[in-house]
Amino acid sequence: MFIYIFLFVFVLGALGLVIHFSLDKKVIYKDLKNKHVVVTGGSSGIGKSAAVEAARLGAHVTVIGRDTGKLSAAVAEITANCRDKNNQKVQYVALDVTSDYKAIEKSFVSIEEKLGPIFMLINCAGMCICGQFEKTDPDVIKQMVDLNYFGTAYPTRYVLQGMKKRNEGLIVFVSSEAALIGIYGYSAYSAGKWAVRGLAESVIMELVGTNVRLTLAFPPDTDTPGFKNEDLTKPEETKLISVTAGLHSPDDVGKQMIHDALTGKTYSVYSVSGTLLTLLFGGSIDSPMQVVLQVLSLSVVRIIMVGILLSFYNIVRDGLKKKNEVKTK
Ligand SMILES: NC(=O)C1=CN([C@@H]2O[C@H](COP(=O)(O)OP(=O)(O)OC[C@H]3O[C@@H](n4cnc5c(N)ncnc54)[C@H](OP(=O)(O)O)[C@@H]3O)[C@@H](O)[C@H]2O)C=CC1
Ligand SMILES: CCCCCCCCCCCCCCCC(=O)[C@@H](N)CO
Repeated sequence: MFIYIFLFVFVLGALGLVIHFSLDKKVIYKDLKNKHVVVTGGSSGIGKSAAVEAARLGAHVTVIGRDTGKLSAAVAEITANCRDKNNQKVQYVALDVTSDYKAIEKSFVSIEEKLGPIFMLINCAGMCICGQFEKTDPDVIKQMVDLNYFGTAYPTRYVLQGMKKRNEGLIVFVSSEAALIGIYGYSAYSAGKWAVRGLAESVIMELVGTNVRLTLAFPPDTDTPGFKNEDLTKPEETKLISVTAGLHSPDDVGKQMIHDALTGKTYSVYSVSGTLLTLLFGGSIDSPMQVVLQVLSLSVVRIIMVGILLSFYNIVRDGLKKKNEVKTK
């Protein structure tokens, strides 16, 4: 018996050591003084909170969105939060991130001409329209991928070239906890967010040997204008299921997102459910301790997860029962 425990501890220790010596060195930044930070979707919600935090840390900030009214209000709020108002520049650029690559490139070239090379890109523009898949407007199905995937992929394609040349830079992808588990009512939306996750993990491997870093964020429900809007199309089942992850504040999420990126975290996670979901389904290796904890806890967490999943299926079954009762009345 003892020999097995000893062997197990030995193997874990060896694994930890191998990881310790294999991991790329962490690139850690204390602040963003004089760095140019671009936030798509920076005029509202999580993106605006992240832009405010970047301004507090000394960055020059560009926010991107479509509605110039919202953008100029955001610029005023971000400017008010600058650490050194006289030297920091804050601007907005009206751009639809679902545009074709040429338009994105043109806009980003002029963004860099105005405030300098981009040090950090936060891809936060995104939205969710809920519903059962076969009832979803085909145009909406396409929009969910155009905005949530291509809206991240194209700006990233552009900044990666310059960042790799300068051998510095941070990129954040804003995915979702709905990219770790499939949920009733999020069918069209989560596909785009899963795509973002796939792109992130491949690009991270392509960054080996450089000082460019990418952080993949998995927000839970967050109390933003976008969230209020999405609630209008959200089926009862989806509400009952996602309540498991709680409702979070955009300021907490935006702030942590910036700090996780600055400290070189591969994943940025904001809730207990996010911690468990990334533990089960994630692929990142951030530290020896993380992997050791995974090895020790995975089977128990899997059991918990199966219970939770079964309860989600029950929520859907109950919903169906209620709908049938209404029909037969
Ligand atoms: N809130 C939540 O519960 C969660 C949100 N997320 C993700 O976080 C991100 C931010 O969400 P949230 O803060 O709630 O969203 P909001 O709706 O509050 O803000 C969305 C931002 O994106 C911009 N945007 C939308 N479409 C486009 C477009 N085509 N081109 C350029 N900009 C665009 C909006 O400006 P404008 O409309 O003027 O273009 C706005 O600035 C999204 O990617 C979302 O999917 C992930 C998990 C949970
Ligand atoms: C103890 C807990 C165990 C873990 C169980 C898993 C819980 C699953 C909840 C998933 C919630 C999905 C939120 C998606 C938010 C989102 O992307 C939209 N709001 C878009 O704006």
